[in-house]
Amino acid sequence: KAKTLTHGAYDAAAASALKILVIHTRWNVEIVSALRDGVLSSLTNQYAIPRSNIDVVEVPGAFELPFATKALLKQGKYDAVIPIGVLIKGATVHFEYISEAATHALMNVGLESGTPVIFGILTCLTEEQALQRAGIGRGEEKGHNHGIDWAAAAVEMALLNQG
Ligand SMILES: O=c1[nH]c(NC[C@H](O)[C@H](O)[C@H](O)CO)c([N+](=O)[O-])c(=O)[nH]1
Repeated sequence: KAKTLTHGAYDAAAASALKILVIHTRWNVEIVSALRDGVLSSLTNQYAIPRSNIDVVEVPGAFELPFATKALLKQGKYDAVIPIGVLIKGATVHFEYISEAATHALMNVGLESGTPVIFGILTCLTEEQALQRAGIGRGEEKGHNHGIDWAAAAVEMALLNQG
């Protein structure tokens, strides 16, 4: 049984056979790209999931993530989905509405579909906060790429869902 820092013992062979869908937005693209790369490098390096087992799809913004997740899950070939988006309050006129709506909708798509949907939307008050949570902070402190944690959650929930 393999072990990682992010969760306990798990079946490494089953993990490396998982099919993962990553959906990311085009808003705040520098931050979203770093998060996507964190997810991909964690899935392929930490969990040895072949890059060919991972589909990556783009959507305009966070508001589109639930619809795209639901639509693509209908293909029925994924063990988990990681939607990625970034909402920055300072730069988003309807920050609360989009983040509230997208959060609840993503939760519901996961519950209704029976496929784990990870919450990969950063809702930050400032751009620096978002940069830090993508591991690309502009100051001395680069921060921690939350994409790594989202990949770990996707693997753990996909294996849990397989029973
Ligand atoms: O992903 C984001 N979408 C944003 N808006 C677009 C929205 O998600 C939809 O794509 C758009 O409203 C079209 O439906 C943002 N802002 O408004 O600032 C944002 O910060 N992040």
